[in-house]
Amino acid sequence: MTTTDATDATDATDATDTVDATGRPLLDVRGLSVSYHRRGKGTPAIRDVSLDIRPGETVALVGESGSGKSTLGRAVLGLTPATRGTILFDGQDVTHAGGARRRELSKSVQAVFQDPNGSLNPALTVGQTLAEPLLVHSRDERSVVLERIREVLALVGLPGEAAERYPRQFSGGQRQRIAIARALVMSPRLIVCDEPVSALDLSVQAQVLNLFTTLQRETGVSYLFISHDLAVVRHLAQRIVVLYRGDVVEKGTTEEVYADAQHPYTRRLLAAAGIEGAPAPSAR
Ligand SMILES: Nc1ncnc2c1ncn2[C@@H]1O[C@H](COP(=O)(O)OP(=O)(O)OP(=O)(O)O)[C@@H](O)[C@H]1O
Repeated sequence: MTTTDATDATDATDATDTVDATGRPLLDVRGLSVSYHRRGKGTPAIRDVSLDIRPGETVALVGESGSGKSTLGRAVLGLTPATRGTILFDGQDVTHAGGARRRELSKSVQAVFQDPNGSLNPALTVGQTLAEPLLVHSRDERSVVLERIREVLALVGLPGEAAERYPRQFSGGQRQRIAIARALVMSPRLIVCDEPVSALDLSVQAQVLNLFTTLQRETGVSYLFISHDLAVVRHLAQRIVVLYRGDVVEKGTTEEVYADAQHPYTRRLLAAAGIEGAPAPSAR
């Protein structure tokens, strides 16, 4: 079925077959601004940002360092408070969700960051790391937990024995697979991926990007995929949102953006990524 999101006129041309039965986006960020306060003064990091992600869809958020990508990702994860605007998840306003509601949400919205070491405790075995969220959120029996651990390890292409080992016994790419397994263990509906391959060697990057695609096909998870590199998101994202100094300067389907970028900043990013056919960079 091909349909469009009737609630957001800006996306009316983005035909997709990934919309759920209600036609409602899974994540709907509307007019979001976030400011950081330093010495009593608020400095905006993102201004009036709107984007939506449908079930099973990948939306890439791209821009140079400091453009506000991580700030938006952290706001979606509830780690940084919004100054203005709303964040709807599955139709519910979660902008200022806290306490039990936030804990509930943390099952559905997970994150994978650039440095897998940040999400892996070196003192715990991989199995203990993967069991943690299951034990926090459910009272499953040990056998059910062990089975789920085996399942997610298989999903990310690691053998069951990996559960007995420690993070230091794995390569960087394997550690990122473990971090992805940890994000997957609660069967989330959305994963915020913040530069998840930037720290990996090029050959390993390709494998991990393929893994993200396979996992989406197998589980129907959506991704907000943050990257400074348009080459990385090309084969992964259905739609692209470009941030420049906290403002959205371009939005479109991946094909539109790669074939016919409208904003000079997007064209510069394309050229920086060595994308063939991108028009020469011009002044801002
Ligand atoms: N905790 C913070 N306190 C104050 N300012 C911050 C904080 N985090 C980010 N900023 C500022 O907000 C702006 C956006 O930063 P952000 O990290 O969101 O950008 P980014 O596009 O993700 O860049 P990078 O890829 O380098 O992380 C920058 O000017 C940054 O200095």
